[in-house]
Amino acid sequence: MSDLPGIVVMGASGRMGQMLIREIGTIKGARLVGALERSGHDWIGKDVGVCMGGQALGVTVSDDPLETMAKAQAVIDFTAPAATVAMAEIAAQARAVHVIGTTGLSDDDLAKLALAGRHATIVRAGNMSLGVNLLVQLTRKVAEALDEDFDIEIVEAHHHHKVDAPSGTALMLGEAAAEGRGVDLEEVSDRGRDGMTGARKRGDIGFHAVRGGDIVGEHDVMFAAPGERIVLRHVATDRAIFARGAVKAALWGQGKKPGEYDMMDVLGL
Ligand SMILES: NC(=O)C1=CN([C@@H]2O[C@H](COP(=O)(O)OP(=O)(O)OC[C@H]3O[C@@H](n4cnc5c(N)ncnc54)[C@H](OP(=O)(O)O)[C@@H]3O)[C@@H](O)[C@H]2O)C=CC1
Ligand SMILES: O=C(O)C1=N[C@H](C(=O)O)C[C@H](O)C1
Repeated sequence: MSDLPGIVVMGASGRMGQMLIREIGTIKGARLVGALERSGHDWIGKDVGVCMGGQALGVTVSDDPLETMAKAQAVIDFTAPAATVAMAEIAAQARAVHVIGTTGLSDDDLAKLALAGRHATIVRAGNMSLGVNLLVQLTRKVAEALDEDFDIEIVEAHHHHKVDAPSGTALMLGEAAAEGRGVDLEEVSDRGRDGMTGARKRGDIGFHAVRGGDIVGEHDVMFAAPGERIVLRHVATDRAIFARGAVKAALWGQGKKPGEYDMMDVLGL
């Protein structure tokens, strides 16, 4: 029996689920001990490595989170809001670190996660990459330095399967810009203009979502003033950056007090 923290991957057949399983196999200090999918999924009862078209990994895909979590120290969850909220309670019971990459969470979902965070160690971020978390810090700094002569617009682009907009990353960037300016994002957010919108309101933060093809994830934060423009940009070309960040978070969370943490905590930014 190994002492390495055992990690369960939820949503094992998904784009991120498969990437996580591959990455865990390459990271020293982590081992895959479980793979979850929803009941009725084709992969249930089969070896996850074989389902992914490779060698057997000795991990059978299960639809029983309680049983699977009993042998785990962490669960990495890039699924859907309802599944993530349900897992929060199970992870708390299992005293396992719950790493959440799922986006599109409602205020109600977030309130439920906050409750779970009283008893469980949760690490949640709309983007687990080092580059984006640095971009968030830069955005806060630039917004702090500039006044409202600079209009802030956030433009994100993702693949055509993505179901939520604006992206979790765009919202993180918007929050950082609002914090830098000392305003409440809810009061200044202007999402996806269409039709006779009237002139742009000074101080607003605009959000725009592009969806197409296989774009992994691109984010621009534009500060546009009369006569000049600053654009901060992150381009993801490989989902492995998110998976590596999530595994890092699962390992970092071992032994941490219950509470809600994010990638800034993990990366020490
Ligand atoms: N924070 C970050 O760094 C990143 C976040 N994301 C976010 O991660 C999420 C997933 O993205 P992606 O992998 O592209 O999406 P996919 O649709 O490819 O994968 C989601 C997976 O979760 C599964 N799932 C849904 N409900 C359950 C459940 N109750 N139990 C077990 N599995 C379940 C789905 O199964 P089924 O197909 O049967 O529904 C599917 O396999 C999104 O919210 C996305 O925005 C993505 C990349 C980076
Ligand atoms: O759905 C995706 O693919 C991604 N989702 C995250 C988001 O909503 O920001 C992170 C990344 O951009 C990929």
